[in-house]
Amino acid sequence: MATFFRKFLPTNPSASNSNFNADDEYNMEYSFALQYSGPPVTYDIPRVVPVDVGHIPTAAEVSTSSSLSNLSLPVVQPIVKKRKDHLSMRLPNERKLDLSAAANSPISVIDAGGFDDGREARLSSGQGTSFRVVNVIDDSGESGYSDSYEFITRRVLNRNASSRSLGVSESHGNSHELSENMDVEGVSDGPVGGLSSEFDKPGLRSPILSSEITSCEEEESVHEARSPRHRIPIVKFRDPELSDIVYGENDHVESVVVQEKQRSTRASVGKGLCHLCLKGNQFTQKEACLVCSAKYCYKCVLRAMGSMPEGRKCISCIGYRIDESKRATLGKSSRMIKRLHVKARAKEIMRHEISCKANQFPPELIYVNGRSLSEAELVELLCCPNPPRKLEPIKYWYDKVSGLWGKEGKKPCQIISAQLSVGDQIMRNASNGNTNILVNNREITRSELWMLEFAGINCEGKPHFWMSADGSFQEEGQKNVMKQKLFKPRIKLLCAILSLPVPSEAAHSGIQEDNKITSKLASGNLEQRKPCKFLMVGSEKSGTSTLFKQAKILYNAPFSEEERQEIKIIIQSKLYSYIGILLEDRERFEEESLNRARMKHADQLGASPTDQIAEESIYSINKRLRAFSDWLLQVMVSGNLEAIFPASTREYAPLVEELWKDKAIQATYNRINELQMLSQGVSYFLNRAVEITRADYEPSDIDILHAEGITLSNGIASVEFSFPKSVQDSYMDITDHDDPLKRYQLIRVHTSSLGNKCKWLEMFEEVDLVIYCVSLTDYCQFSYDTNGDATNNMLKSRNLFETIVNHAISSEKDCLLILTKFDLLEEMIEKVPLTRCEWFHDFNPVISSNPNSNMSNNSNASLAQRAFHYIASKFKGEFYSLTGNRLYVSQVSGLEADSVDEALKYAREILNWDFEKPTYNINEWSSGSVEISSSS
Ligand SMILES: Nc1nc2c(ncn2[C@@H]2O[C@H](COP(=O)(O)OP(=O)(O)OP(=O)(O)O)[C@@H](O)[C@H]2O)c(=O)[nH]1
Ligand SMILES: [Mg+2]
Repeated sequence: MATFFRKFLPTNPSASNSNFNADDEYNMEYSFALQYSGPPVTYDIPRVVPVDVGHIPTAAEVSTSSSLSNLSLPVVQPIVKKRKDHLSMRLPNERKLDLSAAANSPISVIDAGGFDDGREARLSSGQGTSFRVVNVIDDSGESGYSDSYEFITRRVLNRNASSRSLGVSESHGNSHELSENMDVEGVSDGPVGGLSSEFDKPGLRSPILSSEITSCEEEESVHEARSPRHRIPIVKFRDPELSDIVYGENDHVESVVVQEKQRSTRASVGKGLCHLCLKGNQFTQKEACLVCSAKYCYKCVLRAMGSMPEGRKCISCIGYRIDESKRATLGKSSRMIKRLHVKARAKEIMRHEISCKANQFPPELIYVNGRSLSEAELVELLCCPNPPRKLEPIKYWYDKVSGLWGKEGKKPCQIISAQLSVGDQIMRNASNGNTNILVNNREITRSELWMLEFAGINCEGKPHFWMSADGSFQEEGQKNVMKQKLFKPRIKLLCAILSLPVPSEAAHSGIQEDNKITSKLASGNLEQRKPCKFLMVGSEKSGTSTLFKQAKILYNAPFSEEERQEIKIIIQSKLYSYIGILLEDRERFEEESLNRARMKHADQLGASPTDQIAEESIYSINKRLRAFSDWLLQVMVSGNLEAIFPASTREYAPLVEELWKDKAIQATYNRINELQMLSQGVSYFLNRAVEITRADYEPSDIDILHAEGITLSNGIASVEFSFPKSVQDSYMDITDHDDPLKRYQLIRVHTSSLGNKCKWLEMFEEVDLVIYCVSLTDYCQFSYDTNGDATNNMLKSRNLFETIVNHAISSEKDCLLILTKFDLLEEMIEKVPLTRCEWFHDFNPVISSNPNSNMSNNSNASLAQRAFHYIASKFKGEFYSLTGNRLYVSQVSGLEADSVDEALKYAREILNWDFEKPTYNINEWSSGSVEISSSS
């Protein structure tokens, strides 16, 4: 066909040009026109109304005196390899104008000022540039064509001069000349019929509505829809009425414009399609504009966003404020940006995205102590040595004396530089405290009160304090200054857990804190250093401390010497507890067994049970061991173990080892499910009793893992870490929003520290994710109350789970259920059925004999796997009925590092989904990630 059409072409001088490339010839696109000579048509052919030149608005010249840096001027973009051998103007009523005569003029930028009825024309140069002129076609009749064209041309040429004088970039070098290969297309909102081969297919009709403000993306889409292979990059227009809006001058108008852009963006392009090429689906990766949310595929993003001087914004959105729901993603590079640019460039773009003026909040939207900030105050705030992290357009309070800073109605979140002249005086109720204790005239919150009490500052009698920037305290009217109270490690730990800021010792000792902070700021790390918090809770022996210690080992947060010593004492003392529990239960079992034997004997002989007494059972021990056993049980019952521990216990170690190996104790240990307070792992230490009780024993990491607890108090423990990037992570491109140093804090709280009905949970309101641990072996273990009544441990665990889920701090938070001790479940389930727990009465795994059946995959799963899924679904159902939300579940064998690593990385993923949710809450994950919209 191409060869055939080529015969009809006028001789093309450019073809003889030495620059003419043979390939170009084959890439030429052709259009031809035929005079219609068929029978009369039954429908109305749209008429072209003549243009009234006097009423065509003229484009306003951009004033060179205005602040040009704030203007987003339309920029010409190139088209890819496109040639036209004649200049024509296609019109709605099937006419075509030859415009070749007037095509020798250079243009670079035109302004569509005043055209608002949606008509447009496209001018494209065969040299690789196209232009669009809005509303050049008059729809009153045929007579207006040449007038219109003259008008366009005149305007184009005039405009070009002024645009150039403004220094508008001739963005694509050689392409700003309008050669004789220029093409002018008219696009109408009516049906476009006729002569052009490109337009006479059904469905290729322009849908532009005359009253809409058309964004460049929308218009591009329309053009693309009309002729997908004929896509022309277009001149980007900015509405002339808005071209004077400089950032910050007219917020209302700007927000209207942004809303309009977003609306038109949404309306014009199908879901999942790229806004430029209109290709793709909801699964293709796209990058979204921070202003109008238009999304672009990998191929189009650079053309749509250009050099990204303000980060990820369409060129036409540069200078506009970002959509506030996307603020959380500012500076967080996407996979697409990383694929498109080298690392340094991607970082630079992200830096611009965070720091450019257009993307900041305007000062008047930020309130401090009840008053909005002036520009000067905002500058002072941002440029102080220790500025607030992540300012938002909300109300803050600021204690100028101490530098404490927080959101209005909330506890302090940071200590910024003191004595800044920003905002009014602080108000008593600034942080909504209800303790009657004032610090620098602010009534402090309960968490602050806990912290002060923990630090040993006497708060009896509701005193009022002064606190200075170096952290020293002074009670009003008292001379005594309390220094360094807040610098103890345990206070720092508590503050970290309560999310309270602590004054730095450097500030106290006058070290060059400023320099340190400035350098942190320079590296852009200040905000990112705030860790994400995981709160880990679980019922007794649920494996929380094992997970915690495994995390410390995994993520290189070594145990301090102090911690190792505490764990050594735990291991050594527990050794005696274990043997004590075994001895107690041995006695019980011996008694039961002897009674049974007596009854049996009596039944057989028909005599009274007391006639003949059975002397021994499998649970009986020899005399020597019995004497030791009696003494040890006596010491333990009297609570004197500490008195003989550790020194004198060492000499008994061989006896402990002997006892452990005795058949009676082994028989007792075999009934471990019936032994309260004894975990399966005790054999690990009892086998090595002599070694462990030696004075020079140093627990290895594995010993630490097997040990029960972390600290002697078994209360609250916290560890901060980063996930090291693994090879698999790099392969799957899993990152912490581009920050491998992102910090996480794992806080482990023992149930006994949570108080009645978990009331102390409120101390952890700022955690990001709740991790609830349940031991999978709980289903066959029981606890006994003082009356001897047994409760299944799984039911106990479920009750605690319900209490925690119903607690206020859990609302709005994701929850990850970690089912621990999977390795033990595998052993246990072979011996004791899952239905031992009444909650699991309907566990009835179906075993398929047909390997090809749908169940085959499932039936390949081990019994333990199926039990795990069943238990998980039970908890999920419970969670859903309580919250209406989804519970995430992970399976763990706490002694296996990989398994814990996986579970904690899963927790990280859940948080990441959460961060991305607000930005793309319409069923999507994130910009730069795969869309998962379910609608098609
Ligand atoms: N085999 C095996 N043992 C585990 C696992 N998780 C924990 N344990 C052992 O079970 C015992 C109790 O686990 P902990 O981690 O101390 O449980 P906890 O939640 O801290 O319970 P409390 O002692 O009540 O605080 C320890 O001896 C651990 O070594 C596991 O996944 N597999
Ligand atoms: Mg423990």
